[in-house]
Amino acid sequence: MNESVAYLGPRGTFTYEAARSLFPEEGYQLVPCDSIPDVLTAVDQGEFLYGVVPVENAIEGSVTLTLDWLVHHVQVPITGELVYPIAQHLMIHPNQRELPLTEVKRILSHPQAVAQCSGFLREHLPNATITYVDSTADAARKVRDHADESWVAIGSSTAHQLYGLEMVAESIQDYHNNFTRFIAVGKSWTHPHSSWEHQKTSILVSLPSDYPGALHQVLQSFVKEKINLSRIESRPTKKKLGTYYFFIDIEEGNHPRMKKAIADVESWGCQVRQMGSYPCYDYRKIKGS
Ligand SMILES: O=C(O)C(=O)C[C@]1(C(=O)O)C=C[C@@H](O)C=C1
Repeated sequence: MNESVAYLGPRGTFTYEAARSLFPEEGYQLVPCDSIPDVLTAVDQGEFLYGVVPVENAIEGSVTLTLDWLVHHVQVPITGELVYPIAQHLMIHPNQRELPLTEVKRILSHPQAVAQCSGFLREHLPNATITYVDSTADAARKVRDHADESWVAIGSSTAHQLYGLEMVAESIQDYHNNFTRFIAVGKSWTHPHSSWEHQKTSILVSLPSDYPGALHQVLQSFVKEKINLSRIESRPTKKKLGTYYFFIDIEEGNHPRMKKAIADVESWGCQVRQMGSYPCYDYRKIKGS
């Protein structure tokens, strides 16, 4: 049997597109899950070899559900990254194609997608109520299943085709260059593509206590080894107000200088969890490979 890959479904989500690029359907069995926690839990429990989830968007920032679930609920290494272009489209049931935008009653989509289009929605659909659902394709499917409702969905062109909807407006996100970073997770280490652009390492750091310069000391450990960090994101520890974990992305693989820098961070009393060292793929180069 083909190796199985769980993704945030149903078919037609942006995560489905990213998963298809990373794990071509000829060699892998792609299985939709209802939510990001479902994908991560299923991989953690060994039901699937790999999982694909969104982690960060260029307009809206972190997908906090993914970060928090990785920190608090599962122990699954990150094994790959793909940055994928995102065009959000507004679509409606064909029975409602004549409906003026001002008469649309409900907009359905994923919170990330709604946030990426907030300016457009404010301007063109000021009278509609927003209903958040688990994914953009879930929104498209619900619009398909409610032919008599004056609802619209925001989602991908794949969802538009799969669910037989009518296109109302294309690329409605508020900024050009909309990209989402997706990660592959899994406990095994084989890779569907042989060529990648560069490697990254993600770590999670918790400070021993809050004192002036604590975070500065952590960063200094990487400066000393001339290691470039590409992202720092703080998330609440959920144990006490004002205490945080720091997600740090490092633009290098796990080589001796990296090990030295991490050992230095630990010597300050910080706890470091290595989330993974992994290849970063370019969607233009792996498409159809
Ligand atoms: O709902 C989808 O289509 C998804 O794949 C989720 C998701 C996200 O959570 O960021 C992925 C990419 C887009 O940024 C919007 C939504």
